[in-house]
Amino acid sequence: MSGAHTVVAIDGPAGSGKSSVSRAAARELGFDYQDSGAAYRALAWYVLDAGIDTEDADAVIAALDGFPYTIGIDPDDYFVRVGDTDVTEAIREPRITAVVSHIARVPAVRVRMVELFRSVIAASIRPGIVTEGRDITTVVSPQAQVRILLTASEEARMARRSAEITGQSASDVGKQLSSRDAQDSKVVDFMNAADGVHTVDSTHLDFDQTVSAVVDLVRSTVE
Ligand SMILES: Nc1ncnc2c1ncn2[C@@H]1O[C@H](COP(=O)(O)OP(=O)(O)OP(=O)(O)O)[C@@H](O)[C@H]1O
Ligand SMILES: Nc1ccn([C@@H]2O[C@H](COP(=O)(O)O)[C@@H](O)[C@H]2O)c(=O)n1
Repeated sequence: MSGAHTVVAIDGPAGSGKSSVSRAAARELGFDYQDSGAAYRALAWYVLDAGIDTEDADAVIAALDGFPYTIGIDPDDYFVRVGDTDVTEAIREPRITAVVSHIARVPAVRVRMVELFRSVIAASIRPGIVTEGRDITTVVSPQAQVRILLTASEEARMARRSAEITGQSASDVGKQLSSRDAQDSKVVDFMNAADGVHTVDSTHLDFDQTVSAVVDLVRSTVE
């Protein structure tokens, strides 16, 4: 691997494996790992906690100024905090997933988030960082040495997501996943690979094969 700090940008739709695959790939590469969706989710949690309507864009923007967000970027020590509260698990709750797109569609929120993600990338002291989300290959880090669109068929993504969620029917989980993609797609394009972005389609790959595909791509590009 070259001596320069390597930035790996990964985008993709909900349930495509961005967080789990990116974290495992970062671990294997000895890189940091940044989950950008966690910041939008944590802001949604913070806004709900303050009793603010997530559809009130002005109130959400006002909340940004005091948003005390921290994230762990060591893939072996992942956490998300808002102030002193550990929200690592809470931000995955369905009540957050249901409203996070309201927050993410506000342009002023996106501007602040892009600044935040870039500052985390700049602060990374490992040989590289894998950052994943929806607009990392196109907006946050279009100059990243390695840019990947991680995808899988909607059927595969729904099956994987419903396998990890208990207490909700597969059909409800599937509807929520496609509805969130539809809302998020109005704001950024994470369904089509931009010029220079490699597509990794995991529909017919198992988890380890997908991680290997990402790691091999990084090594072959950077070495
Ligand atoms: N290639 C694969 N084969 C089988 N299961 C996979 C594969 N890739 C990921 N998974 C599993 O699919 C599920 C969804 O993955 P993950 O949460 O990483 O997706 P995501 O893209 O980050 O989703 P979201 O955007 O909704 O947060 C997890 O249970 C993960 O272990
Ligand atoms: N770069 C990003 C990352 C995320 N979002 C928004 O956050 C939501 C949660 O993301 P997950 O990856 O944790 O599912 C997602 O649905 C988007 O609304 C984003 O806009 N840009």
